[in-house]
Amino acid sequence: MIVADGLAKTYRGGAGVEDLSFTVRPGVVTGFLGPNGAGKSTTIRLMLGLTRGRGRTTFGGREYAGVPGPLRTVGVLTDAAAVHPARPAAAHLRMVAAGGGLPAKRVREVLATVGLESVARKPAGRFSLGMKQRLGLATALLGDPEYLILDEPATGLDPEGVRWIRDLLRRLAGEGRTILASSHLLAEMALLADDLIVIGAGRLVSAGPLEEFVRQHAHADVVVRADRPSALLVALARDGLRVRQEAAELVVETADTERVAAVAGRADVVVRELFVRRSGLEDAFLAATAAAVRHRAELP
Ligand SMILES: Nc1ncnc2c1ncn2[C@@H]1O[C@H](COP(=O)(O)OP(=O)(O)OP(=O)(O)O)[C@@H](O)[C@H]1O
Repeated sequence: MIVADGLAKTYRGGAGVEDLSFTVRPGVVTGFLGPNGAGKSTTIRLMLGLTRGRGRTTFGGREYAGVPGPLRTVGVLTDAAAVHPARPAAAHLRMVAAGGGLPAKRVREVLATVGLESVARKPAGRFSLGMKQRLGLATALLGDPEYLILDEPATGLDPEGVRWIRDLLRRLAGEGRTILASSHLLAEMALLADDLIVIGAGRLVSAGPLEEFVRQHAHADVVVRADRPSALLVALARDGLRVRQEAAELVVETADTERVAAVAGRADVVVRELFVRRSGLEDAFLAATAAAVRHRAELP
């Protein structure tokens, strides 16, 4: 279990993160989601003690700075491109392994885990973005750590790469590890995460299972096509429903199809089509972070 408690940092100019507390449970992939500039990287740096600020983060009860053999406990991916461009992947991993007191055989194992064996001798500078991400992940996995903190692990990956990383993270979580992976892309998080921690403008917006987040923030409308839309619009509004016309369709702010059908029946309107339209994660995310974004926009 990772426990972050009261994380806070204010940069000159006012941006930063404010009183963030959350937990990350083992056995699932937890997505750390927020729009660009929300404070994800700042939070991750605070969690690892890489930047000064307030608050405390523990990994199984210990702060990162006090963990014995950090590589064996917490695997970190913060900047996948931060590898010397002339150094081959295997040499980079051997260097990190030696520095962390890890056996050289781990290099072969993690190269296999991320599928980079065939290019292990190629200089990292000639790697594609996707290959660099894989190398970053291999580095994070070297110490076979129980905890993984991954900042934007799917950035720059094509859909196949995102699927690959999803399968890898699922497998690692299935082994009982605790995984926090950040992203500013909703579609990506919808694929990767079981739990979701959402931040907006440096504040916690929500934390919990992804499905619960969608249920709470996404909403459902009844969409209806009828022979006399104007008459139906009036009848629905009289019944107390909020309704708007979009081209030939009426969009009614309710999930209650029976109520809409009953109103249409009483108004003698012939319904041609009637269905529930649910807004997905994208809308949920925008709705949930909108308040925080507004708050930021009001700052001097
Ligand atoms: N060193 C710094 N000095 C001043 N402001 C900073 C510094 N680092 C980050 N910020 C500001 O703090 C806020 C949070 O930045 P951070 O990089 O943590 O966000 P993020 O959620 O990781 O964004 P992204 O998705 O774009 O990577 C932003 O407004 C950013 O401009």
